[in-house]
Amino acid sequence: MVKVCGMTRSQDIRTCINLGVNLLGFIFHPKSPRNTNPQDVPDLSGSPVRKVGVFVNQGAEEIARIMDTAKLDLAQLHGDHTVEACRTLGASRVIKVFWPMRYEQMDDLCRDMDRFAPVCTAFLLDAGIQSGGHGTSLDFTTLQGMAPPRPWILAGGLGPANITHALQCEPDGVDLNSGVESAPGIKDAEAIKQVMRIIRPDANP
Ligand SMILES: O=C(O)c1ccccc1NCC(=O)[C@H](O)[C@H](O)COP(=O)(O)O
Repeated sequence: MVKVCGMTRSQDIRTCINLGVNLLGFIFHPKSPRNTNPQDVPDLSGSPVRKVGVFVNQGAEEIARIMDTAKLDLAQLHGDHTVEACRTLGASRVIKVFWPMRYEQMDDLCRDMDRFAPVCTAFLLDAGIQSGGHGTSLDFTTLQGMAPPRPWILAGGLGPANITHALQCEPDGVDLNSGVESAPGIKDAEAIKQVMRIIRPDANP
């Protein structure tokens, strides 16, 4: 599963769909250079791609409203959203973000993931200790052998140069953002193509 996050331009959306990207991320966080408005998210019904909204500060009710307006399939929660907020949105619609660098012990991260597992469809593990789009990466070796109770997506500074190394921790999906950009919010089609060739060589010769 490949997600490309921070979509702001229709040509980048077309590129991703043509290359077989599975999930497109739209950021609803005014402080982000990749921020977008719910009304500007295109209708992609008829294409196999699913649309993910990225939320930091909004509560469950506002997120649900934006999901309706932008016709989003999933909400990726980048704030300190609670189990109750996830339940309100509906487990099948929630990707909960965790920051492994927040935890001194892997066991504590695992305990938090267990707590959220019943109210999420997937997890996203990002670098840093909050928010996102930092362009820095996790130490992939510390994630090897992890078995989270939900499918998990690896994020954080991923691009052509480090994707092969990143795949060694066997995530169920990868999230690409600043590592495939020429400027914030401007995707680099060639970089996305290079990553897709590494992940799915048969589909992208
Ligand atoms: O990308 C942003 O600007 C952003 C801002 C605030 C919260 C989340 C944000 N991005 C969410 C993502 O899913 C990113 O793809 C993820 O954090 C990894 O980003 P990067 O390190 O740039 O690859």
